Amino acid sequence: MTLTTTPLPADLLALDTRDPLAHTRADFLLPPGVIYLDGNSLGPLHRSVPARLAHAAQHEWGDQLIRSWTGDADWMHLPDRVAAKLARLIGAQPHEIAVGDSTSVNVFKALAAALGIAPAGRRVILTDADNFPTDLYVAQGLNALLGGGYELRAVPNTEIAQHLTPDVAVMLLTEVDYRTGRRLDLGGLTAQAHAVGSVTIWDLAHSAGAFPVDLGGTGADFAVGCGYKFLNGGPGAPGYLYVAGRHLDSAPIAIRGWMGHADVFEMAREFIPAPGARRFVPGTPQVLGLSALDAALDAFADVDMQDIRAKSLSLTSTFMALMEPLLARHPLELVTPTAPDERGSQVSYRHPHAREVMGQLTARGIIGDFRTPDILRFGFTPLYLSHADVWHAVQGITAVLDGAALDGGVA
Ligand SMILES: Cc1ncc(COP(=O)(O)O)c(C=O)c1O
Ligand SMILES: Nc1c(O)cccc1C(=O)C[C@H](N)C(=O)O
Repeated sequence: MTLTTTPLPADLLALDTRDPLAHTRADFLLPPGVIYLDGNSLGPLHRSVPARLAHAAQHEWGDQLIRSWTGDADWMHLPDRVAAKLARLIGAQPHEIAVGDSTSVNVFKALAAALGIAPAGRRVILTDADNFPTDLYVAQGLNALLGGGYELRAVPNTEIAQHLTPDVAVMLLTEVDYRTGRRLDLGGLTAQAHAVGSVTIWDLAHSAGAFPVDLGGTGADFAVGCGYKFLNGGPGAPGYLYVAGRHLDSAPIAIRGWMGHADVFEMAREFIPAPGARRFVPGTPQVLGLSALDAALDAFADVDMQDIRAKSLSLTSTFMALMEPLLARHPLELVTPTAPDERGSQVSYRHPHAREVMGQLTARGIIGDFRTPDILRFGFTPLYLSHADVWHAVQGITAVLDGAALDGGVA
């Protein structure tokens, strides 16, 4: 990547100098010459992960073989240990979290459970028309499986509140929109949903690890999320399902498996659920993926999530301010809300040649995302990004947008 020679403004240097999270950058193995603005899609490699994976493969698997399920490695309880680390980040109790499976599978488990405890006779699943595709597809598929008797009411995310009517069985929302970065009011919408008797499911894919989440305090019923984005668990890292403690005994378990049984090796014919949300982990835990996630979560051990949020807002507002002059001379449109409460940890713009722009940025080592149809998406992760990174990224974006190739028009 070509770094600009324009000096870093003193105010940005000052922000980095007094950054309480500056030390955590050294914990991530980022390649030189890269400004990584895509940790909201795949978090980078945490320093502790390679050794942990090597230990899990060579010692726990290679040497200890099957003994690791119950021996020192205690693979059997690895999902529970990861749940304990995750709990603080999302305002949950460890026993309310089932770690394992993809987020998509967890959406299925959550929706089946939520429909099972919703008031009888309700037939509406309320969601965001622009929700991440997997959430929409799972709802469509589960509805088909249940005989098609539900209406999937998909409305703009700015109109959720007015569609929360007493026929809504379940409200299925993603807190932060993956395209625009708009953050919904999790607490407020949960309260409104409860006021009309609806059950809530929150997809925290772009929330957990990016800012504090308080599932317990807001009274949310169910939640799901990814392990490989802001939690840095690595490609294909296990996701998780949150079930509020008050629902554990009544929420139906759609995928019952032997690993969710109270006594796994009893091999009983009857399913007796394990205590806590562990009952929602149906099959054999994904040990290698869980090991990486377990190690990566230590990045948050000594970090105050309020510091993460404060720095995230500082990084995103700095980025928006530095980008502002470009909006006057390029067909760029900011689609992320400027109000701090209404955005997550990403900033997105529409541009008619967004795909080509992101291709050129990536070639310069400024890695963000293109999302259909015309979105340039930049994710900001406070654990390893600085205001200097933001400055250099905007210099690179300026060079690409002002460059002849795009000015000439890209098909
Ligand atoms: C909001 C949201 N939900 C779910 C997913 C997908 O989860 P998975 O592919 O792990 O099932 C993603 C991203 O891939 C996402 O952004
Ligand atoms: N999960 C992904 C994958 O397996 C490959 C490429 C990208 C992803 C993503 O995470 C996409 C992401 N959910 C998004 O917000 O766009």
